[in-house]
Amino acid sequence: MNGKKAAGIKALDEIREGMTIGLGTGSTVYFFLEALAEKVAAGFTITGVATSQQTIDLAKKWKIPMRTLNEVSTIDVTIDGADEFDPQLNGIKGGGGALLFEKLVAKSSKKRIWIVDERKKVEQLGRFPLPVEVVPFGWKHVESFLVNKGYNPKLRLTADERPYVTDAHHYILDLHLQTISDPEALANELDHLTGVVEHGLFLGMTEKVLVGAPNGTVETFEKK
Ligand SMILES: O=C[C@H](O)[C@H](O)[C@H](O)COP(=O)(O)O
Repeated sequence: MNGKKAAGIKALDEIREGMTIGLGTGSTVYFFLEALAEKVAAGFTITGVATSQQTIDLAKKWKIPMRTLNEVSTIDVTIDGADEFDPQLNGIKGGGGALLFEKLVAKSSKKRIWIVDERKKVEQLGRFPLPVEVVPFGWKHVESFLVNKGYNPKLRLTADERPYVTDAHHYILDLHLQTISDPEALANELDHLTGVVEHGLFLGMTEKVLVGAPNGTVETFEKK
């Protein structure tokens, strides 16, 4: 057992028959989907709404019934991963490039739960590079603006050194900040920057974080 798997399996406790479930993205969500698929195969009825092509592919492979976000009016609970979370349960997401669809699904959800391993717990956000999704048109000008602000952006590249392209056909500039002293102010600034589609600061966007340890135990952090 590793921490990610422990948290992924524990998230099953949050699921009830008949629910519409937001399905996050990443290596921790993988374990949740695997466990959910076993329940579905045994006759448990749910509907999933995926946050990425990667998750659609897994759900199809494991025969989890799916709808698109437009096909549902609301989502009962979303189970997603995170790259960092702090004591206020604010977080950074998008290490896997899925931040835009993840934020759309999260905002349509009645309840949001993150599943992570212990390495994701931090006192202050920012050690993990903050993903900023930008339109390809003129992206170098957005990059220059971010350089001038001292935000240290790096264009995300694929293994063969091409720009990484998101499911929505955008690029990602990862901001290497080390610490984010005022996440609200930074989120507000990025929200208003032309050319930026979305950023990976998820503030006040989860009610519960399940943190898995290598020994298989899971600690729960809930919003106060
Ligand atoms: O874009 C990807 C997502 O935000 C992931 O949920 C996040 O990067 C955590 O991924 P993992 O569970 O693989 O560490």
